[in-house]
Amino acid sequence: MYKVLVSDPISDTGIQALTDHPDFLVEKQTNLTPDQLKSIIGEYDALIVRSQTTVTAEIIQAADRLKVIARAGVGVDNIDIQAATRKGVIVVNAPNGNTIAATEHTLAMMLSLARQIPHAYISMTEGKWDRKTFKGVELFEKTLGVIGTGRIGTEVAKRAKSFEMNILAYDPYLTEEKAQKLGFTKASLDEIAEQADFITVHTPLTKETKGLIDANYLSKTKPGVRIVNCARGGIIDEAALAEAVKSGHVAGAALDVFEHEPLDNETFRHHPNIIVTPHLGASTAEAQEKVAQSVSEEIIDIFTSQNIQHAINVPRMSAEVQQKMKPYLELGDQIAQLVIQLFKKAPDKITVDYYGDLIEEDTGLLTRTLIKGILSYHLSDSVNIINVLQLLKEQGLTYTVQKNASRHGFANYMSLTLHHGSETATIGATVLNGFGGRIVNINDYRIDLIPERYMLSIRHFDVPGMIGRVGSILGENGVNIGNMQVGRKAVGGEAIMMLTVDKPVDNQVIDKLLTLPDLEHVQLVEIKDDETSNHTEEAVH
Ligand SMILES: NC(=O)C1=CN([C@@H]2O[C@H](COP(=O)(O)OP(=O)(O)OC[C@H]3O[C@@H](n4cnc5c(N)ncnc54)[C@H](O)[C@@H]3O)[C@@H](O)[C@H]2O)C=CC1
Ligand SMILES: O=C(O)C(=O)COP(=O)(O)O
Repeated sequence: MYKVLVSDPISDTGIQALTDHPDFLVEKQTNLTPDQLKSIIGEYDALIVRSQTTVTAEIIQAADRLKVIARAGVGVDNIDIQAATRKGVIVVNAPNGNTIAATEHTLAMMLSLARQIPHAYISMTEGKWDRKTFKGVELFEKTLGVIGTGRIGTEVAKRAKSFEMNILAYDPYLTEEKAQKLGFTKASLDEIAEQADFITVHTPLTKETKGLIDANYLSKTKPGVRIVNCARGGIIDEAALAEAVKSGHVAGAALDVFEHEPLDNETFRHHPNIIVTPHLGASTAEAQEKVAQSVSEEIIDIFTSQNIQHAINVPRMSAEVQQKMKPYLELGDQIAQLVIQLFKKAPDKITVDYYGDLIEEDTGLLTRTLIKGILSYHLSDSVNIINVLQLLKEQGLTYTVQKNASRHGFANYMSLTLHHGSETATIGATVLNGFGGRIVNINDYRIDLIPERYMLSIRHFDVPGMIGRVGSILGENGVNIGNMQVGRKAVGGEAIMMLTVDKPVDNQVIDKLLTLPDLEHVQLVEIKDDETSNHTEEAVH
């Protein structure tokens, strides 16, 4: 039974799939203090939040069972993603469910600002009939600057066009083609400042967007501009905005989100040209049901079928690609475990090479799987595909990935090399269509081996009778050989023998093998088929 904690208010109908599921126990505890959350989080496998709960590194550190933090909404700036990644916790969000709600709220705010509807309403509640104070402006033929044309920014701009507004759009990822297709004009931030009558921001809050609209930017805006923020508090510098509204340079601002929530800025609450709502962008019945449904399905998928749809800290793969990559992920895990055991030393560098068909594929997850197989030899269970690159960095190791146009003699080929100073160990492997994974190269010895759980690696000289003598010793000691492969570079020279065996081989048997003349080295290798490597195979799509 997996325990799920819901720490912010979410839709009961939306999470029904989770509450009705026999494998999950859902507990709702809202309004927890950070200390309360920290003291109970250790009991839970998954945590569902909205924007109210701040999931700090300290809370994540205390979350020993936690596998998933699910954000029933878009913004994940209330979650310490780095800490989650380090701890191996998957962070997912529900990016599509509240787009329309936030879009419509933005337009409602823009119209309310243009026509001062909230203030007119307040004056009516005070018994007045004031038709002079509340003269507004029209949106018709005005210029709207949209900063951030992702899901919400795009939908806002599309609807603003129906008011016959001119759209100036800025987003580092906005292409000329998309702008043209949607009837927007691609513009720089400065062009928006110079020309826009209304500016609306729709970016996430990041290091880059914090204070994007600051005193300097505001000083460049057109006098009389109106500004809307239904994205995140902090994208607009609140003190600078308050100053600019006070001076009259900015005619008005409509804000749904704030640097500190709940809002503690009295100027914003009471200024005649500023309208505020308490972070209501996503608060529609429809959006709340959709985001709750999305995170519920995601959590069920992660725990039951290991599919992840909207992970923030795991590489994404479509279901189709995931299916296609499955044999490579399995083989990658096996060769990584093999190479680290053969190398024995801690590597200071890892090189991954992909050839043939693999260069066309998204190999991000495969690379993580290879590195995980290496790191888990020393770090065991603490490493998974989510935290692997971070742990690698913390260990001071570097890795390089090369995609090579040649085929290396196979339709697809991957090679993994560990370096320690000038010493190296390399394993090369391929997936044969319909026949599964094969190890085809160990330190430049050509072989053809189906990896198995227990394998014996033997280094010897290529002399007559060696195979028979090794076989006899193993047979006399009850060790059944599944497969035997010999690789040599030159007749009579050094050679390797790789054997798959049905069970672990005792040290006494290994000592007996070592008494054979011309036999240099024997090593038993175990490839673990652990839960995390299974997870790796299917984790992402
Ligand atoms: N008020 C509310 O209740 C709600 C607020 N939001 C917030 O709205 C914002 C937008 O959400 P979505 O459109 O769903 O996200 P999205 O990820 O689809 O779009 C964000 C866009 O911002 C762009 N961007 C990133 N850095 C930028 C920069 N420096 N300058 C210009 N553009 C930049 C990205 O390229 C992307 O296109 C997020 O901050 C989200 O948290 C979302 C839903 C409800
Ligand atoms: O989805 C988002 O980014 C939001 O800001 C919505 O926040 P909420 O879920 O209403 O606390």
